[in-house]
Amino acid sequence: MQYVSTRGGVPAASYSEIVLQGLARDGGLFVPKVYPQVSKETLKNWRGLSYAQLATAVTSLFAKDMQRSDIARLCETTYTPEVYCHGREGTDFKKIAPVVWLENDFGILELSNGPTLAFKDMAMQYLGSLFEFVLARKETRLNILGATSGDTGSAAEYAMKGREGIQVFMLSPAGRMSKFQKAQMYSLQDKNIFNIAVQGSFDDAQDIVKAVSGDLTFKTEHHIGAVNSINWARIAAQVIYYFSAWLQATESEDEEVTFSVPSGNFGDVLAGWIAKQMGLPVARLIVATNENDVLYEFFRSGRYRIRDSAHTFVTSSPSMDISKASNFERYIYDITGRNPERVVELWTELAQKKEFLLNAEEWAAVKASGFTASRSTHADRLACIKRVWDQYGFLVDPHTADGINAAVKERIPGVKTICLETALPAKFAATIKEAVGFEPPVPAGYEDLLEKPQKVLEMPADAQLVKNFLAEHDVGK
Ligand SMILES: Cc1ncc(COP(=O)(O)O)c(C=O)c1O
Ligand SMILES: N[C@@H](CCOP(=O)(O)O)C(=O)O
Repeated sequence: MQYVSTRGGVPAASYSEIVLQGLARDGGLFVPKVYPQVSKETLKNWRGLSYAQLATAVTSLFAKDMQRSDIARLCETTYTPEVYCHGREGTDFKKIAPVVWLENDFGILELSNGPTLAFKDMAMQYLGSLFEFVLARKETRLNILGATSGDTGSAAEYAMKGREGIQVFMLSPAGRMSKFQKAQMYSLQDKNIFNIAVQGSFDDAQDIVKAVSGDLTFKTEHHIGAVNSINWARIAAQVIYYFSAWLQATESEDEEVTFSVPSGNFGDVLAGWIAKQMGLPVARLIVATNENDVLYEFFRSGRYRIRDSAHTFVTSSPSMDISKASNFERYIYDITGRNPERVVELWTELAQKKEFLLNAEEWAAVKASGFTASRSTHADRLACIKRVWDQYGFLVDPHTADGINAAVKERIPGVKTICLETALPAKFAATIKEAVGFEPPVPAGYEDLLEKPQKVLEMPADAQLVKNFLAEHDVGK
């Protein structure tokens, strides 16, 4: 299996090569040259596999240059009930990512039982082991430069802390995350972890990551790698739980399932799209946004109109406060018939005019792709958290609430619908209290998190300043 860039400007590369590169050197994103296919027969054979076995089977389709036994070892040590045991009392942690049915045909896919209480742990714990494995084989090191709106940062830091040959430089938007999210990251005192709060939004931080990665001399000299979903390994690891959820939801290989996905950087729902491209029977993918509704607007109109940080609102589902969705480029690559010249044309237009409009043929392809979208406001979010608590005794976080809200509006009657849970309520105590009148339970081990000393450096959103800091702290030079 070879990988190509959405912008067509780099030679095809293998899984192990692109894992360390993150962003392609032409500024595009790596995608498989051809999506691997999973037949109905294979789906049938996958019934009854443990999560780790399923992860091995799916990852083996993407990582053709790795031995299956190595993949199996990484998956068996990553996807254990000991790692994914931080969720609600009574959860079946052995399933790793269980579907909890609130109604016969409506379920929540629990993805937030990992060490940082968000779905990012599902891929990031695996990535930690994978990086160490690949780095050891190549006898090299990695300076990870990442951007977070609240959850990728802590997931990456927990997965990479203390690992040989890896340093993490994580950019977070100053003042735009919950208290719990800040404390999770900034309380880490490990020598290989550097937290930088940039004065701007997540998009500003992500732009810096792309600008630094775009300086190819600097990238090579300092071995810059990525943990954001621009790194294909993240997406591939997220594809696994769509298969797992579908296997839990169905008894026949012909049954389709709808997924509703709280969305920001478009990585999570893109993984669902990839699963569908591979042959998973998916009826509909619902993109749930908050008040930062760039993706909602696109799926309603065909116009992709990004916004600057002054027009990116601080909301009560803060991890989705994103107005430039990186992974959207991978979806548009498919929509254009996998045409890199057209992707370059559209992204050049986007850089100049801050928007593009698809042509009629492309818009028809979007309409046929099975996506719909819905947006939620603060009031919708609060009402949804309260209703789900009152009706089912199940407490959801504000992002998952946006997903449920969207599912209610956009689901197909009679088709089983699963909403992806993207974080635990404990991370967003103030909003939960506003919705239901009490604070969410804090999982064991996190009771004193907010009291721990914090270490973070604040700086203007300036790529050169970040480069200077990274160069100064690159121990491997
Ligand atoms: C809690 C939570 N929900 C939803 C999202 C949106 O996911 P994606 O960026 O993959 O669209 C994020 C961030 O990515 C998140 O942290
Ligand atoms: N919501 C994310 C934003 C980054 O997303 P990623 O999937 O590209 O890493 C966060 O919590 O940081």
